[in-house]
Amino acid sequence: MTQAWPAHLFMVGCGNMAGQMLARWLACGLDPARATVLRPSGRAVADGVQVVTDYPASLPAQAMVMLGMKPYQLDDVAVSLAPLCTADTRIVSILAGTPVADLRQRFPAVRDVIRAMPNLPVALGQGVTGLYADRDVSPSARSAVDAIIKPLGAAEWIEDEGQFNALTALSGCGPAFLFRFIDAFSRAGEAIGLSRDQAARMALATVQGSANLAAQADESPATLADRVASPGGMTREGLNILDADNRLLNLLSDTLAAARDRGEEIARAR
Ligand SMILES: NC(=O)C1=CN([C@@H]2O[C@H](COP(=O)(O)OP(=O)(O)OC[C@H]3O[C@@H](n4cnc5c(N)ncnc54)[C@H](O)[C@@H]3O)[C@@H](O)[C@H]2O)C=CC1
Ligand SMILES: O=C(O)[C@@H]1CCC=N1
Repeated sequence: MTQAWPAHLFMVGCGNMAGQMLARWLACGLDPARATVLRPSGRAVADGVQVVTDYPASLPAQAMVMLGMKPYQLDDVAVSLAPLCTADTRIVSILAGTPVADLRQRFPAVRDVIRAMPNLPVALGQGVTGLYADRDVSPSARSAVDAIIKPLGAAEWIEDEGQFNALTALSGCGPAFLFRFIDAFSRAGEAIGLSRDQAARMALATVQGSANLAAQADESPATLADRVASPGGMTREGLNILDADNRLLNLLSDTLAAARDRGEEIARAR
């Protein structure tokens, strides 16, 4: 099936996250002439993509607007952007902790407002993007968003916006937690006597290979862990440390809960 692209993509902000999304879209065939980026720095993003430092007089017809700046910039952005929006504008927001109701309040002319929460591996087409649309959003807008998210990796729609901060904590923030894990895994290897370089290479390759294996396996990661552990062997001793008093589970639960709660705080601060 051929890839469907929006008539025009207008990106407000194009930093770490939105920049990776755009790079992947361009690599997958988005015509750069159909994308405009608004960023205060005016720095180029990619060949053929127009970068502007101020809002145009109007948006192209049927524009998909992606809000990719920081959540706290929403008020400033809305003042300039809302007057340009019409009933055929679609808004996709990747702003953490920013409910659809807040967006609707600031962009009253827009019916199709969708929340998306991507993560950094979208750059490789191996990301996870959480998605939420309320009942007012048209089926065609949902399909258009599905189509543009597909080249980025997995798409996970949720029905209840109340879960959006949990979803963000798990997959949006998740790469940071896993990068931290890889770093700690490597430093732990160093602590038991391996050289820094070798520990770093081995930690990363072990995580990568294990994730690929888990993704292809018929068994759950919990079962796979037990398969590595020979009775009375070395792995079991290590797992016993992770499992004692649910140490790892509790650590990760606390980590995700803290990230989720920050999302709730951001929303309350509006
Ligand atoms: N970094 C990540 O892994 C993820 C970030 N997000 C969301 O993406 C958004 C951006 O985060 P990052 O890319 O990490 O930040 P960033 O700081 O790298 O990018 C922000 C972008 O907004 C632009 N900008 C600044 N002021 C602006 C204004 N007044 N109007 C328009 N554009 C403006 C900047 O030039 C920059 O291009 C946030 O809302 C965040 O919640 C979502 C998922 C993952
Ligand atoms: O840290 C943040 O707020 C954003 C949300 C997901 C990843 N980065």
